[in-house]
Amino acid sequence: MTPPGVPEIEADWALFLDLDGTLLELAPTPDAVIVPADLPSVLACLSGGLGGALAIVTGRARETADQLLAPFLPTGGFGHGAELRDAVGAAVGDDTVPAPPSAWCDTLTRFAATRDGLLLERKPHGIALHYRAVPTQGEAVRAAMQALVLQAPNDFVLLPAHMAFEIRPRAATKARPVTALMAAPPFLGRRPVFVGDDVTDEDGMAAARDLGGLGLHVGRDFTGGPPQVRAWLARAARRLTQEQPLAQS
Ligand SMILES: O=P(O)(O)OC[C@H]1O[C@H](O[C@H]2O[C@H](CO)[C@@H](O)[C@H](O)[C@H]2O)[C@H](O)[C@@H](O)[C@@H]1O
Repeated sequence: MTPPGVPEIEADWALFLDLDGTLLELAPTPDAVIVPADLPSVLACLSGGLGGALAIVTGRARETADQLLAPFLPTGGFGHGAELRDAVGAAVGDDTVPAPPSAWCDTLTRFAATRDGLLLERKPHGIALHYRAVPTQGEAVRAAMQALVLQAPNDFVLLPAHMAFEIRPRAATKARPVTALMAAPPFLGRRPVFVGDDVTDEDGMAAARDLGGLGLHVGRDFTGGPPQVRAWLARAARRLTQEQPLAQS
């Protein structure tokens, strides 16, 4: 069932979908997420029904998102918007966004090595330090990462995440892929709808609303969490592909 207040997906929408916490249930570690076997084909089918206007917008590195969703190769924004892939499959403008200094990774690697249960995740344009296994370390993680960000506050920000803190470039937000993709076909002229669950997704939702669209929240709107989002997408994939006019012979 579609939850009250959530519209059915329309053929003239452009869909922007967060990954962790929206399409996938949260797991104890980043590698432990379970991707339902039919999710890549549902996304591919729905993308077809939307004329290709479906994007994944995630904090995951592009390479990781590709591995998780294979064989579906997503258009979208990765690394919280630091890495983009356009609708023809080309990487766009990654070199305009800085990467954290490697010395910061070294510092955080040493910091994590002295505390059991912390997990460091390096990405092309960011660093995540996960404390899900040791919640009592959250404040220490925040302080260690904040001290690094304060060395270059114009270039980087500290992002609170689910049982993690992340350093990301200030220029990379989830609004970036929304505005970039909406400027060109097949997204141009459609109604943008962003679905997400986390603080970082609020930028994407705001960008979609600014362009006349919608921001839908997993928790407030989709109270049933990722399974409810996936069921909504699967129903639309079936409906929109059945509604496609037959090609003229
Ligand atoms: O933008 P998203 O697609 O929501 O990605 C946000 C971050 O998700 C991952 O971390 C989170 O999910 C993990 C798996 O469920 C969980 O173990 C972790 O505690 C969460 O913080 C990912 O590892 C990050 O790189 C993403 O930025």
